[in-house]
Amino acid sequence: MGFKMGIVGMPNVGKSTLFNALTRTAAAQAANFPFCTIEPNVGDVAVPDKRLDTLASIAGSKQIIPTRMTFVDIAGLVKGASRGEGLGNQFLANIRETDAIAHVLRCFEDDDVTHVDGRVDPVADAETIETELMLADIESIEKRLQGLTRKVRGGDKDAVQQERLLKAALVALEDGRPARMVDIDPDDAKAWKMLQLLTTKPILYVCNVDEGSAATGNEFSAKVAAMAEAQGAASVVISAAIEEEISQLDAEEAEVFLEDLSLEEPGLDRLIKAGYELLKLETYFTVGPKEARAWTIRNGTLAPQAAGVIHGDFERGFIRAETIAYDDFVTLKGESGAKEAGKMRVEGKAYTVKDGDVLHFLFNA
Ligand SMILES: Nc1ncnc2c1ncn2[C@@H]1O[C@H](COP(=O)(O)OP(=O)(O)OP(=O)(O)O)[C@@H](O)[C@H]1O
Ligand SMILES: [Mg+2]
Repeated sequence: MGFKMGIVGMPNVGKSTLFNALTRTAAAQAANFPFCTIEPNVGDVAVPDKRLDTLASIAGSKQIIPTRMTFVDIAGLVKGASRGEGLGNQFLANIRETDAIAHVLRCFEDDDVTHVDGRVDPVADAETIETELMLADIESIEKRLQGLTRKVRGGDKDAVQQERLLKAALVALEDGRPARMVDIDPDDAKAWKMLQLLTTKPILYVCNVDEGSAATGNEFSAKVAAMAEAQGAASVVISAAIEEEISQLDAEEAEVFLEDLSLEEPGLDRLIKAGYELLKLETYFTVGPKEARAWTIRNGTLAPQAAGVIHGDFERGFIRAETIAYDDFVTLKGESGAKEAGKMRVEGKAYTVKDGDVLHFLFNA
């Protein structure tokens, strides 16, 4: 399956710079002019997790394979995008396909880097983008409601449900509130998600600050943090320019560089972790002499579906999962130690996998 974050924001705020740092490539053209990016850039990023290294060293695994998350660098949005301004609707479709939004906000002053509105005001920028996303949702809802009328009249149950949910979203949007503010009954959750409304996607605000503010943030990022908190959204402070430099260094050089900047870890690691949290994702591990590997699931996933992330056959033929909690695996120095101490549990189909579980699946081929 794989989870996807869309990198969204005004033109020329540093989205592609961030994408390149994340993917350790120069795949996306990043340059000082608005609408530099047109076609979306897609890249897979390893999710940093120190636990995986610990497990691998205990088990003597030859290979370490982190779990991955996909980032999509999308064209800059401007006021009027929902009516086709700038690059218009075409890239709103790129956002529709993502699970969450990393909204990059310009929080640095630099007279040499153009701001499309000629000023640095991340909170106003955030509102501009949110408004465009809301307008785009309204337009798509109105179209969809029209398309549904015949089916609804015919009594089609799914259509009736969709219509009810679309109308609930429309009420909020026309009132100036994003669709994520609508309370949704758990029974409707799946259908609600299937609507793929832009303003139901969870948001992580990424404050792109100047190099000197990477460790501390600045007045702009403080305003964004306050806004995010009021919305119940998440925010991180990062300097895309620095991250791009770090991503080109080897591990040792990067360590020294981070220390110089009084940063504990690369901003990217914080960003990826924040994205992971935003999507309510968890990690379980498979560990053996050949490889130690991390796998991503949504929290609350049952053992068979967790197995299905590795292979569909594991889910279909699921028998049981031998389970060792991460802490037990580490304290008891591996599988045999955990087994002897009675810390290896045999779990069945109803088991909810926990973050950090070390799992071994048994299944009928
Ligand atoms: N933290 C920062 N400090 C100073 N300059 C920065 C910072 N982050 C990015 N820049 C510069 O801003 C310019 C625009 O960057 P970039 O191309 O990544 O923006 P973008 O959001 O992808 O733009 P577009 O929407 O046009 O594709 C580049 O010249 C880049 O070097
Ligand atoms: Mg770009």
